[in-house]
Amino acid sequence: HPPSTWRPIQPPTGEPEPSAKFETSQSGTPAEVQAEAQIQTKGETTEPSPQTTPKAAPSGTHGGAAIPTFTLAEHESSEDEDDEDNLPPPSFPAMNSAQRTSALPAFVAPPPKPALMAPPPMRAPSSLMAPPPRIVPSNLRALPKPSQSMHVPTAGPLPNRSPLPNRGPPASNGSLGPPAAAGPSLKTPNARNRVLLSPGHSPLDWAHLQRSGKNLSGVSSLTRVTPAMLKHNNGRKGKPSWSSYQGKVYNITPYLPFHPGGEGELRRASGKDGGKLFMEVHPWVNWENMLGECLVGIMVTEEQTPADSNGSLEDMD
Ligand code: HEM
Repeated sequence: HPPSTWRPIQPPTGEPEPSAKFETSQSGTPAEVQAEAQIQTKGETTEPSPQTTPKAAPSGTHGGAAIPTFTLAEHESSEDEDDEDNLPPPSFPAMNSAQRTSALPAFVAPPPKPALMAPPPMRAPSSLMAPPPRIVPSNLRALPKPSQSMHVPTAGPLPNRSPLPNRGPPASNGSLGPPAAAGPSLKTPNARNRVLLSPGHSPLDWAHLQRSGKNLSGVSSLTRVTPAMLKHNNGRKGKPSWSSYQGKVYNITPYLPFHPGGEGELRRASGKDGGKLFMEVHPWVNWENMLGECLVGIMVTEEQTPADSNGSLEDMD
């Protein structure tokens, strides 16, 4: 329980002794305090000295002498007038406190609109984001035309590169391919009818062979090839295998073991125009680039070949 509070009340001028008013949470109302004080002061025998505190004594010892009494009644009026005592405890903070005063605008008026901050800029999608690129034919890379020659890089992957060939002995499970004695190529049951090329016959090996400077055409100079000549060089009975493509004749003999589709497939174009077969299987392959060093000459009619010449192009003029 909180301690009792007391407050001295100044007596009127000339009052012999102070009086006290007690307000306790336990002692009850001021009327009860007053009654108690009256009891204590009854029976005083002598005139009270202004300097001493009245003593309480049994009521019968003084023979019924008048015993002065005093009460706190005269203070009750002031007590009643003391409105502050009846006021409820002030709420915190006080209504006139600086704390309330300083915070008053916040309670009274809502915070101002975000006038201190610039409003967010209106988003114009076209100014913040670049439009997606348009897909127009000019942005697309053109596919190489069959007539264009393809540059063969000296390093890195080759166009239309086939899997690396087996360069070592076959593994015990045979997964690395056939032994070297199995021939230049072997048919395999893969989905694209590719063959396992024999060692040393990879596309890269072919690229190296084309740049070796060796004569892969089988002729000393570019030759005028008549249809009869093309048909004659069909690769059989030790004859070279020639094939024409877009008016040019190529000796495909050295390329046979390098052909990813197998020798047998390539031989189907021997002694004739191989363009149709070629385009049916792999139009993306650059014939001229693959067989550039194998160029024999150009196709001419039978009449364009002088009977007294060997068909060399130097003789045409
Ligand atoms: C004479 C010129 C020819 C050249 C230079 C040539 C070259 C090639 C090349 C580079 C590949 C690999 C293709 C790739 O990796 O995507 C290939 C595959 C193949 N070639 Fe040829 N080829 C020729 C003619 C032929 C002919 C005349 C046939 C059939 C009649 C043929 C049938 C195949 C087959 C079946 C494949 C395997 C399947 C494939 O890879 O798509 N090729 N050829």
